[in-house]
Amino acid sequence: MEVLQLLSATIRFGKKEVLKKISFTVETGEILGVFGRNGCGKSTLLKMIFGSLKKGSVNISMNGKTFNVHENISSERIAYLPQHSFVPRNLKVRDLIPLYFLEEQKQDVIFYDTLISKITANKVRDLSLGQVRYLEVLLVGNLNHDFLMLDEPFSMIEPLYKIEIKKLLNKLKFEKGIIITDHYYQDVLDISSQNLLIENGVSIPIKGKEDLKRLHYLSKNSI
Ligand SMILES: Nc1ncnc2c1ncn2[C@@H]1O[C@H](COP(=O)(O)OP(=O)(O)OP(=O)(O)O)[C@@H](O)[C@H]1O
Repeated sequence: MEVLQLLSATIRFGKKEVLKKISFTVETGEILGVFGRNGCGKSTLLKMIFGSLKKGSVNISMNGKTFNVHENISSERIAYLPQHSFVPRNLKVRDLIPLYFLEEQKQDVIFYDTLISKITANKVRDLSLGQVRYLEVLLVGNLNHDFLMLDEPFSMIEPLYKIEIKKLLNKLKFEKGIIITDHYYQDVLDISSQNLLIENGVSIPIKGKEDLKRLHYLSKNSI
């Protein structure tokens, strides 16, 4: 079992202190849901942990040992699905897969996936948003990393593909610890094993929908 612990994260942009007191622990086999209103710093936090945002300060340990986020991309411990689509739109799906995986066995996992095998001859630009996002989660999720962070995997995705992405994440969590943020809160709550909400730069552990209402992320009247 691998354990990723975020001990602290702080960042400010100009006068605005976006993240002040943030912490969590996530293990392989777990899915952590991260909630919070627009602009509270969810994407910023994921980019800091991934190591692509060099500002601010982030303190992480992996299996109890200090982990340098600036070496994460080279050490390949934590994978990251950015908020916006990243696969080149002019390529055919079958030409894209070998760019991510050199080993044939790994390529086959993607090629023979039930939803992907039908669309390998298509160019990415001709796929639906749901197909593209599913493909991206499948690609990033099958890299060798022990942890996977996903920024808005459900946004704008048709319901059928949201179900498929949730099934995929439930499968991937047997080998990985997953951190997921999305305003489609019910989809996150459907699969998460623990959750937190970021408010005024502070992370607050929460249980579910009632806490999201209590902390004013959801309206009191939402069903
Ligand atoms: N590079 C930057 N320069 C200045 N301000 C930034 C930068 N990146 C983020 N911010 C600010 O930091 C705050 C947090 O942004 P972030 O994108 O992390 O929020 P978020 O919680 O992911 O929002 P959303 O739910 O809308 O995706 C926002 O006020 C944003 O404008």
